[in-house]
Amino acid sequence: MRIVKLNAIDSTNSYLKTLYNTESIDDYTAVLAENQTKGRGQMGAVWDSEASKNLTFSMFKELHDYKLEEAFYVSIVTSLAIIKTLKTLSIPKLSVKWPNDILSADKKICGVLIENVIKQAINASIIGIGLNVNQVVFKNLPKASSLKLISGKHFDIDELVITIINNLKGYFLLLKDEKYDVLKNEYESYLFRKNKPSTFKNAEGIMFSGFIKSVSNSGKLQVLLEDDILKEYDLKEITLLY
Ligand SMILES: O=C(O)CCCC[C@@H]1SC[C@@H]2NC(=O)N[C@@H]21
Repeated sequence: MRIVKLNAIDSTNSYLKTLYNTESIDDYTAVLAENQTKGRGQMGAVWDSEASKNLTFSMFKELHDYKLEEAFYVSIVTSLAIIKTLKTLSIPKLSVKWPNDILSADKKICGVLIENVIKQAINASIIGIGLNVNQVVFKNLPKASSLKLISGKHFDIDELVITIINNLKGYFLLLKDEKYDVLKNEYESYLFRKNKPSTFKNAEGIMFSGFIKSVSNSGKLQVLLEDDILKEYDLKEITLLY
């Protein structure tokens, strides 16, 4: 297992992408930074993380040996590997807020940014994971938390990264064996607000209500609206408010 450790970098996802463009890298190669100066989140957001307190890393995985029709399974595998890791640490009330925010007791403790790259006709994913570990102050982020805030314990970041990578290896094996149903069922068992009345906002800012039912194979959120209409949404079309 190759883990590149950096003191400071703009973004581990960007660094790993450059590494992949300049040399050949093996599956599960990871880049870990103590401090990210321009951490990137989903939908162009910024990922802020206190230096040396949290886990900010990216891992490389080629996808050529999978009969993979749907890139969303990389997201499923990643969410499940993080949840498995956190369960062994007895972090309570874990859920996945679609597509891949990991929550404990409804607070966000981990974000994931997956970027797909291609070289010599081989698809690969750069899987970026930001896990709040030992940070205890989250200014202006009332919905954020950390392993320390939840459990009162301090965690070793180097141990965590190894456990997450090992769990990712296990779940990627299931994906290689085409256990799509097993993976999707496990993912949906953690889906935040599944079957609960929820309020959403669409791209035009209009609020509406419905029940989260499941995710499609392509990763769209399936919501049961009034009049029993089941509609699918992608990330740009919908925000879950509560
Ligand atoms: O919830 C999100 O919006 C996704 C956050 C992803 C943050 C991680 S930290 C490591 C990797 N490098 C980045 O620049 N982003 C991801």
